Amino acid sequence: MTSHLKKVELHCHLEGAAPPVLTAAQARKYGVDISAQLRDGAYVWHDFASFLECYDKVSEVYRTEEDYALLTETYLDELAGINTIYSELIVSPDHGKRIGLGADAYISGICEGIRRAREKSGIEARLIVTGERHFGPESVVGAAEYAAKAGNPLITGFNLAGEERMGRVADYARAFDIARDAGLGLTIHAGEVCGAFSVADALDAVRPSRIGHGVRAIEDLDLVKRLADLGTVLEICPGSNIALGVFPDFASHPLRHLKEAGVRVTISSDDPPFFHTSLKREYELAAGAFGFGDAEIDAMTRTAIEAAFVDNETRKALLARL
Ligand SMILES: Nc1ncnc2[nH]cnc12
Ligand SMILES: [Zn+2]
Repeated sequence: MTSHLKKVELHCHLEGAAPPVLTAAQARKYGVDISAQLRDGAYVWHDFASFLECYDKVSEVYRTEEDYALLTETYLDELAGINTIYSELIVSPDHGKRIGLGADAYISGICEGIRRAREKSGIEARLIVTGERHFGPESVVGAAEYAAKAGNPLITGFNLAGEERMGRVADYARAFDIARDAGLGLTIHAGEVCGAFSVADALDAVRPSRIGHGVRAIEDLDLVKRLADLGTVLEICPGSNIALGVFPDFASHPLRHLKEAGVRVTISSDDPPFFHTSLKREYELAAGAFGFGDAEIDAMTRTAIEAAFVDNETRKALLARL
């Protein structure tokens, strides 16, 4: 049981956390036929590409500032209910633009959701703006420019998500230069769908302090040592990896191996209802499927706080709450 443990999440895509019941209600509200993506209370996809399509389609039923405030508040309330003290949400202004809401209103709705949730439970949250690889390098630069200029104290990081098989990391390096120059924390999806080369590319071209997933680094033990030596923090999402078939089962998942090799690891849920998981389940898996004790799980949560994209005063306050 991990219900007594304090929790932190560094890697969750906001639209990926949309509860199916809420998405169904939103689709009804806007008269959108979502039956190809949502059936019997579950999202429908069969591989990584169709997951991304499903994700983009589901995002289209969140259309107003209030829709985004409600989505954010709903997810953060769920996290607070399981003893979570800090959450970083991956948000995509491009999704706000694509439904005609615009990036500013999109972010403003999300910030209102954070405010409401924090008022109730004290949960702290920050936003990581992401570019989507499958929207192309120019749109990723646009996302970085938006994050850099937003001047919003809750936007503290930049990420690259989406179709990892599209292009190489170097094609997106300019976006990360913009984000780095603006003082944003850097993290990047790599080594999830693509192999170890993708993690090496990310280290070479981006020099991020964190990597989303990174689990396929296990295919190259020299690279695992490089990650350990650099102190790069991996945002590991075991339930997501199994659902997407990155590894056949938890017994083959490299979380424990990476940790024992000295890599700094943390656990997150990625897109919980899409992958039939939740942060609660990920902590339970850490204890059950991976056999970590409370002290080891607390150490991963501490690593997450140490690697969080927050100012030092907030970091100290979070560490004190652990
Ligand atoms: N697991 C994932 N990998 C890459 N892009 C994503 N966008 C949402 N979830 C994602
Ligand atoms: Zn992700």
